[in-house]
Amino acid sequence: MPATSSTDPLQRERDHLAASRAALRVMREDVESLDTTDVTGTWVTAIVLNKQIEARIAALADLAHTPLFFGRLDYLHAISEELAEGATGESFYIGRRHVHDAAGDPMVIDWRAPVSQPFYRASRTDPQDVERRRRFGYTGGELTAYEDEHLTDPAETDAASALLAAEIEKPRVGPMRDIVATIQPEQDEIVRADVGGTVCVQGAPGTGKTAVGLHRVAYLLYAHRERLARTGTLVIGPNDAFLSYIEQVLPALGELAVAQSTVQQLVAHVEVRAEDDPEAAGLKGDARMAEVLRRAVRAGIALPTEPCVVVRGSRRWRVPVHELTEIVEELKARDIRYGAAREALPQRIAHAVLLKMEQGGEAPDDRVQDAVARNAQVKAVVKACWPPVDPAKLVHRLLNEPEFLAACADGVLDEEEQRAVLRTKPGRSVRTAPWTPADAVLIDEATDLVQRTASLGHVVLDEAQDLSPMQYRAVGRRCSTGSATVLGDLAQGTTPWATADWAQALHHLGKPGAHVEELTKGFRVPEEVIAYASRLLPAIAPGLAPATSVRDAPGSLTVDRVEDGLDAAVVAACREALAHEGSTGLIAADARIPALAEALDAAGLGHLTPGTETTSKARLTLVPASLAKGLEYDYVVLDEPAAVVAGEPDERTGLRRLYVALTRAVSGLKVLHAQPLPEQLAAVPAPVG
Ligand SMILES: Nc1ncnc2c1ncn2[C@@H]1O[C@H](COP(=O)(O)OP(=O)(O)OP(=O)(O)O)[C@@H](O)[C@H]1O
Repeated sequence: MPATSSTDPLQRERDHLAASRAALRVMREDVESLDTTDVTGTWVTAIVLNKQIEARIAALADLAHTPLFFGRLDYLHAISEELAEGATGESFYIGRRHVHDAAGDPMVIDWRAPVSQPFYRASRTDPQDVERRRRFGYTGGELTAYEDEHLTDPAETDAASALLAAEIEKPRVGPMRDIVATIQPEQDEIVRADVGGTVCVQGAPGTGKTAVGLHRVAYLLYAHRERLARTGTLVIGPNDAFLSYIEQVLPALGELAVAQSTVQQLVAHVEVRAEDDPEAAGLKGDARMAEVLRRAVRAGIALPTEPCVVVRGSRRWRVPVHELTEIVEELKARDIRYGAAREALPQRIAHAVLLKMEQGGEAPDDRVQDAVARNAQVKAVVKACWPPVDPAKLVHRLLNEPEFLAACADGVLDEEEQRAVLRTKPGRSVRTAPWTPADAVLIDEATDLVQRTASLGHVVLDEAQDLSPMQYRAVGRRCSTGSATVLGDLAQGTTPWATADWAQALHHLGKPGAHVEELTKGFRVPEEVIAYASRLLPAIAPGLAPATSVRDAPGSLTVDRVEDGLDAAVVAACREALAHEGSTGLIAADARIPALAEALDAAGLGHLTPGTETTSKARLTLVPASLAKGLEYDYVVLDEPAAVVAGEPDERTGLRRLYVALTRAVSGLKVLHAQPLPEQLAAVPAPVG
């Protein structure tokens, strides 16, 4: 660490910050000045190299609002170099990324390095050899404060960290931020869990599931960079608005190569242009459909009825029906993909021909076998016995032809269920068929039955509770040889097929042994608000413990009955909320959105839609309840809870939707209603004891 002349401890830290920023600038300039014109190799290599350089330059950006380091650890004993990115000594600055000086000596250590871990986990009861933990406070990019904990000093007692509280309270404008400076011990356990295992996190609203999932990918990329760069990583979220809300977290942590997608985008084999009714959607998402599809894919397999005769030169070679049957039966019994078996079949027949050639005194080699496999007679047998399968056509047929569905679903779906799955208006072509989201998942399953889906190294699945079993399977095949982080909250499930217990979900995902962790400490929602929302828990998720909140903000909840002029009251509440710093979300039943948009417009209050970034100028978002999941606002105005509940097909789903809407606020929630509140919300639970 560079020497500094000041004796003022704060100034010394500032000097180190200035020196680190200068060093980062030099690192960036070094990369920028790399000349690739001399690099021999193809133009492809040059393009790849330039891309890598560009990514590295972007990763080395010095972002004014994300301080280079946020903590410092002073150990009692020197740490070995391998644990500290080559640094030696007892004292280390912890930051978002590694920074070294011109001599290559580290000035800031990456938060993911082993030496940084005690910053998140060390405590008075388990100091992990840390003598002092220092947290830094910044104002507008300037280092302005620090806070120390002397973990081995018996005279010092635990005090709540003001810097930590300030960081959590910071008004939210713009996209989601990273939490590297303040990851909590129980969160860190998940972030740093071994890459080999799948972790499932059940967590109440605002407990940091999304944050933890994103930091976990960043951690895994650090710890297993090469392997995961090769296999790839993916974050799955519920919709585009959510994905754009979280998209800047990983780049801010220097990770630019993580793909993001919704489940629907993953399975976009056809153009979706229709919706199923809930019953059909539920059945199509049921895991039993996997068996129906397995049978459908294999329905075309037929045993041979004629021998295969191959003519080569002046000789004819004949594979009799019983031998062909044996080959087909053997392939049927093997646990390989339909397409792989289809590729193996001509080779097997050719092999049988070759054996006959050898018996006939010839000495054919591998090239002969390949040529025989391509012979027209052999191809004809393959076509008849193991016809090609087009997954979309197959599913189209299944949904259109009652007899075909009946044959494939025999003993799996009863007659009524089959009727529900069938299209009401059959007969259109694959291209123009009224495909639904659930159909696309069926096609994905069929595609995988024909040809194995490539697996990524790690997949983070957020808001998992809304997935159907067939959707879990679709995600599962994308991490079949990798691992997953599954994040969700059973109380926030708003699909008819929402997950009822995690063991089932993990079974469908293909990770039955995965660990389930629970997070209950809430960072977003103030105590009063979470307590109010938790009144719904007995009705929507009886087994779940209510979340606690790390933040007590008296006065953060108001519930007002409006006798007359709800829209005007809502507009006034938005105006009032906007008088505070930070973002405001007006959440309402989807059906109420047009009327409220009009009221806001008439009042001259500009408003955004979810997924559009809030800025210091545009801070009001009008949020349909169906899109509120995963999002958060400093202030929330919630319009007419009864309408939010009524917007869903059944009461439990409606109350769950309301629970989501009630748990989006960081600083204040104002509920306005003209209709009576749902009784579960109005009821004040009897005092305990
Ligand atoms: N350790 C932490 N330090 C500071 N802020 C945190 C911490 N953990 C979570 N937060 C903040 O709390 C808020 C909620 O986090 P997040 O969105 O990850 O929760 P969630 O469990 O996914 O919520 P939901 O179930 O509602 O989607 C975010 O603003 C996040 O940055």
